[in-house]
Amino acid sequence: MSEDEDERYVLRKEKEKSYSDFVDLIDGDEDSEDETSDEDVQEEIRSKSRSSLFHSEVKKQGFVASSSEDGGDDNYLSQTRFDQCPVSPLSLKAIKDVGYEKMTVVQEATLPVILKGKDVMAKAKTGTGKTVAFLLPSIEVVIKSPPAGRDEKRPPILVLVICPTRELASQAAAEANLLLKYHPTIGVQVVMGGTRLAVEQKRMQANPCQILVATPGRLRDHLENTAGFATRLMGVNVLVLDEADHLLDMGFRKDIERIIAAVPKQRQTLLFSATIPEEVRQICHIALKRDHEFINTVPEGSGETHTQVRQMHLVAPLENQFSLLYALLKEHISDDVNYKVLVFCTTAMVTRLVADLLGELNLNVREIHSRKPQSYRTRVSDEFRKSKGLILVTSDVSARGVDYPDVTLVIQMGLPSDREQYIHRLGRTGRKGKEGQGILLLAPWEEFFLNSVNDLPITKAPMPMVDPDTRKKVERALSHVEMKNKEAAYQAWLGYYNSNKTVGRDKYRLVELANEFSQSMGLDNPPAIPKLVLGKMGLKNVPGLRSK
Ligand SMILES: Nc1ncnc2c1ncn2[C@@H]1O[C@H](COP(=O)(O)OP(=O)(O)OP(=O)(O)O)[C@@H](O)[C@H]1O
Repeated sequence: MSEDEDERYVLRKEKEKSYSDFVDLIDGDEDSEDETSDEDVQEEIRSKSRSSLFHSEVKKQGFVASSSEDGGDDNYLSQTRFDQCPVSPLSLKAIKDVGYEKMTVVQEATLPVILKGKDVMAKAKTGTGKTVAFLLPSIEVVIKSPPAGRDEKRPPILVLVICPTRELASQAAAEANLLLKYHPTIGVQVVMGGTRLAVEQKRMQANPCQILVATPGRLRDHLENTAGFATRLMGVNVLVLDEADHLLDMGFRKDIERIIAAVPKQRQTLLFSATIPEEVRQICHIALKRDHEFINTVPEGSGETHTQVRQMHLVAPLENQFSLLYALLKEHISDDVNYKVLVFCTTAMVTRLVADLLGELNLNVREIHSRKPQSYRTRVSDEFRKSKGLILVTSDVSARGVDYPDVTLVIQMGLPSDREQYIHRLGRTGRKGKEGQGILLLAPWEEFFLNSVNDLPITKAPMPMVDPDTRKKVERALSHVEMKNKEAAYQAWLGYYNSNKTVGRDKYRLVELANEFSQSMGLDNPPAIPKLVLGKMGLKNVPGLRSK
């Protein structure tokens, strides 16, 4: 191990340790990076950072590439070092400990604007350090606020960060804790579904925090059921919506509106995401002030994905897909001993089925989805973060924000819910300039999805060889998967595609396709579905369905 590698190893271990210490409460965190600097350029940027023109200069400059020591692409890093920034020396010390030296492009572009107190909507590619970009200036706000009185019963929450998933909330809180290493008086807490409300209530009472990271549903729960919580939220100075476009989706909109109504109008709001579709820009006034700044660090025409990630699609009938998935994985594993693969599936129950199947095929596999208990999700997420030689089969709970280092391949099976979800799932690889690969596996009738991503560099993948032995092996493995899991997968599959605008339009065709899926699991007859469920799906009396 070279000295450099040695140091990185120690830094990583420190990060892992701080993560493990924290894991009882929350989840999160990983890898670090340090860079050498070019003194001349640094001096020039240092003087720019002192001037009020700093931000506009940064914007004009756009991406500045620097050299890479690990063969990765460093376009995500800027030339500005953290120690050139007007933030607390104690935060800088913590940043140094983590191993960050230069700011990423999005951090460099947003920090000066956020420090001025402006509302910001920022778009930056996946895995380029958005979390630190909003946490670092938020911590400054806490530092500058008058400390709460010792006996204050309901000390104000000054910074409220909302994340769409539990994994992401835990991760953001862990990152905040790293930055707060030398700020012992500033506390972070996380509240999220999957843990007992009463436990969180007690924890908040015992350790009142100034920074709260939350998932939307649980935050609402606290607003409605935790004494004094609403009063504490009236202290919010900074509201952050991470994965903002997703939080402003219909699925979360009501919760977010309720949360916005519970925090003061006079506040700073920060919206971050790798994707900000036009519809979201249209409705961002729900959260942002009229004079907010939109900072887009994705250069025009470069697409929203990373050029160092090879993207491919494979179109094959459902009956071949499990064998193809197995062949793809075997090929990848034999190519790369350090393989680390994410397989995204459409629903939790399909995820379980695919994980069962790959397990029967003796692959080293884990699963994460919403039907697993939170303690299990945290444990598996932690294991995958630290491992190599592992496949994680997952639903969309891992689609956004989750920071697993060194993912070598992302496979997406079936229709992603939309273009944005495709980009975020793919973004689990190619983080921090690393290389990666993405394969989208579609059935012929799902090919229409490619139109929505036709500006992205997705090429046709070569069809992997599936010999008769492999096919038999997969069939045998499928026959060992529990029937109840196949039944649940069938029902979930039907539900997912039923709610898809395109596929769900023709119910007769939908049922035919669902039955193809059922056959692909090795079933002769499609499983029966409770009448009530069929009624809710609007599928009563559609031929080809069996009810019970
Ligand atoms: N200045 C920096 N230098 C090196 N590494 C950094 C820096 N800032 C953040 N990182 C690391 O980069 C990784 C990616 O950061 P982060 O998860 O915040 O990305 P993101 O842009 O939020 O991604 P996503 O869009 O997927 O949510 C993390 O491991 C983080 O610790």
